[in-house]
Amino acid sequence: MNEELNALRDQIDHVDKQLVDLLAQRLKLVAGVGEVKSRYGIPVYAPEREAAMLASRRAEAEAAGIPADLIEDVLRRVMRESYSSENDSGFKCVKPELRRIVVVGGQGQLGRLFVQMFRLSGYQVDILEKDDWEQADTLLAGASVVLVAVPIDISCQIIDRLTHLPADCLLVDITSIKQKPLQHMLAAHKGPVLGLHPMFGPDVASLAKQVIVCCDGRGAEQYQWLLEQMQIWGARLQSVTAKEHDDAMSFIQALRHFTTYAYGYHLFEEKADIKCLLALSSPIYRLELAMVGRLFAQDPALYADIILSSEQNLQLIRRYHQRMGEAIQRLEKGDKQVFISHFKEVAAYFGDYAQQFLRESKQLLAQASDRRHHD
Ligand SMILES: NC(=O)C1=CN([C@@H]2O[C@H](COP(=O)(O)OP(=O)(O)OC[C@H]3O[C@@H](n4cnc5c(N)ncnc54)[C@H](O)[C@@H]3O)[C@@H](O)[C@H]2O)C=CC1
Ligand SMILES: O=C(O)C(=O)Cc1ccc(O)cc1
Repeated sequence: MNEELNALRDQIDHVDKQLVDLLAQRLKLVAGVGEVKSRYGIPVYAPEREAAMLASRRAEAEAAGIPADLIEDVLRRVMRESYSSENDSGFKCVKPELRRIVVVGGQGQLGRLFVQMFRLSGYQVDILEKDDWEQADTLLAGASVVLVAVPIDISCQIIDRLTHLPADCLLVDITSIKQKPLQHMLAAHKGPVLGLHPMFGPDVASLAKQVIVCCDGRGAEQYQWLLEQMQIWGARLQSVTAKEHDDAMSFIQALRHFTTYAYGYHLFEEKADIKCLLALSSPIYRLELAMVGRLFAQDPALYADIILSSEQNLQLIRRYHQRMGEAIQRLEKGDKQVFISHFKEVAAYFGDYAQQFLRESKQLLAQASDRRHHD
């Protein structure tokens, strides 16, 4: 029996080695694509090409009697690799005649990422860090773009100092909140102004498919090139007003991070044994622990600033707290039917999204358990 198994395993190893060779060939071709895209300024992420390619491979997989989802999973993972390797060939420079870009806070986590992306696109970038303000006048006088990437709690103060920029200079920030910094930018500078919020942390391997929220300040025609440049990096731009942004971020960031923090705090107070929880976890709980633990691996000041950035955030969190209390009261009545009918009301609010999220999470969980190690 062992011999039979070994023979089959040898054949599998042989096929897997061929897979390695095929992947090596594919990545080599992708490097060529990256080079051509960079020369012509074609965006890293091409949604139609991706969708068309996946549809063809799915059909071929089905014809070959293998699950269509299998080839889609494999190809998506391979494409992710390709996206990050496309960074290596640099990017087309949309506005080569630009003078200099100054990134204030350019040594920080997000600032550094933007400095790198601009340099990969052929721009001259200067960094203005906290001890560089003596040279600020000289640096800023020659700037075509000033991008503010300092901590949230000093963002507006720093913007207030940018009152002597060249008239045609583009003033941009990447602060996680948008209304206040945008108001300060419009007050400090008479030229073009744009508020950005990258919806990702510094650990992304590529900007392909990453969302960047854009809030118009003024002079859209003068920053159009930057939007184009970020699309070439593969980013998905979402244009909204600063208020729409901040309202959504109360949920996406303030409430989310607060509840994550509160959950971690609760585990700590309960002296929960993380090792044991991990060993016994269901896939969804493992993801939950990953999400919670991830927060505590990051900068507390960033999350404090995000949560504390508006009274509106605190009010939303208080209402959440209150609703938890109401939910507990319903539970304490011990009436299962009350819980079920309330649950159904909420389910109706989610509507078709509930099914969509079930499908999406199934994929995520399958991937998470592929990676599961012995704890
Ligand atoms: N870290 C993240 O995941 C994200 C951060 N952001 C935003 O990016 C901005 C920067 O955040 P991080 O990069 O995380 O912070 P960070 O603390 O890593 O970087 C901030 C940089 O600003 C510099 N700095 C401090 N005071 C300064 C001053 N007076 N003049 C010039 N530079 C000064 C610091 O030395 C540091 O290099 C924040 O507004 C944040 O909301 C946006 C999206 C994601
Ligand atoms: O990576 C994470 O966990 C984040 O939450 C990243 C992040 C942090 C701050 C932002 O304004 C936007 C994204």
